Amino acid sequence: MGLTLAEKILSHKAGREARAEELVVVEVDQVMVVDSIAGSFFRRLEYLEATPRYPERVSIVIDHVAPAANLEVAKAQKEIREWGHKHGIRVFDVGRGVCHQVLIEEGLAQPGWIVVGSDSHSTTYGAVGAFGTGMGATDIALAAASGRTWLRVPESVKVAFRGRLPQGVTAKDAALEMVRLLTAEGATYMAVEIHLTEGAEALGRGERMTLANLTVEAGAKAGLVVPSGEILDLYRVPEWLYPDPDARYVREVEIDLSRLTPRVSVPFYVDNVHEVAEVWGKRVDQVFIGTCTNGRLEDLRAAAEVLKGRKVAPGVRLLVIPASSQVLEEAARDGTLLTLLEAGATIGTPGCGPCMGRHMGVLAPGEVCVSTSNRNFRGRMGAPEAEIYLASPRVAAASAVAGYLTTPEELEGSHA
Ligand SMILES: CC(C)[C@H](C(=O)O)[C@@H](O)C(=O)O
Ligand code: SF4
Repeated sequence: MGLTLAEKILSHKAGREARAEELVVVEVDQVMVVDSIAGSFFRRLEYLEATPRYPERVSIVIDHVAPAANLEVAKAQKEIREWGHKHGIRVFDVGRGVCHQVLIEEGLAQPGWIVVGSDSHSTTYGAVGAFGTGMGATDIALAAASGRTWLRVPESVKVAFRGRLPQGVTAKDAALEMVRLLTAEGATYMAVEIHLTEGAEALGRGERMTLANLTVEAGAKAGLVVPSGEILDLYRVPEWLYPDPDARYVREVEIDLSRLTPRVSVPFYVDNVHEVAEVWGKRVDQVFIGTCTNGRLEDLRAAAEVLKGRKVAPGVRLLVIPASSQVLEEAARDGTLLTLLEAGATIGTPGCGPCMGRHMGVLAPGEVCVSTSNRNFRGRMGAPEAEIYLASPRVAAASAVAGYLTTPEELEGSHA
């Protein structure tokens, strides 16, 4: 019986064949720590009387509340900078961007690597064929101190996307459809192994990041996209990395991209996914385009395409937070930013922005937000009585113009 991608990576690192359910101790290629968890991470290391074993394999990103929103956060971020300086640890400071986007841009996730992060969406690194997984502060501190971690080799669910996305349908719609089919707990502690075939290989790195990012919303330990297409041009992919044709999966799911329509995840559960048509007309107060799910240049461009020559509806706030400084720079250079500004968008510092409700863009009771992020839990962006609808940047942009949930195609229709 052949090996899955997760089994391949963990076997390679363990130096022996390791199959689902076995325990392995493996070297970690990169440890990622986010600002909100950094304090607990430092305290754990102090308790262990340890420092990072391989400083170059640790990165700290100040992204969740950046710039600092209050005195407490400012003190915590000061400690991050001082600690990083003292121990020779890379710190990506305010404005550099969302941790997952930054690590990918910096080449700190590579095919076949193991990347552990103090953030649940560390599954995103699977976009480039890395085993990325989120852990708590204690496990992260131990990984930094020892350079290793232990894992139970996960079982794998195979999700095969085939065909090409129709015009106006995006990787976000595909990702939401995947979570709907798997359900919120359907892949708990499993690796979601994503295969792209019959044209789906054309999905680029950013689109693969969106897919791998959402796997954790089905409970996945890791989300691994089998390297193909653009990834083969951008990375050196080791031959041993490919899953075997006779690998064993606990479940196999197929999604035909060519038949997909725009989707929206309806509060308060990510797997409560519907066609936009089913919730069309829902009044909107705020639209948020950004995050590790959909804050890349292609996402901003998709929004700008819809917003060009149009204005955000009166009374609606459109917040656009580029996922990284690189995205912001490129959007400034190619005119995307001006289109967004002319339409009435507010641009924020690259980072997580209002995704987690900790600062800027907090929702008041009764308010409705269309967001390109990955979570719509009750209270996620502020008031428990606020509602978050998750959608693609195109749908988000169209909804900002209309003032209610809609698609760019519907918007065209209403203008005709
Ligand atoms: C702050 C961080 C630990 C958290 C996570 O683990 O995902 C956040 O990024 C989120 O999206 O809810
Ligand atoms: S952008 Fe949102 S989902 Fe992504 S790491 Fe930040 S808070 Fe978490």
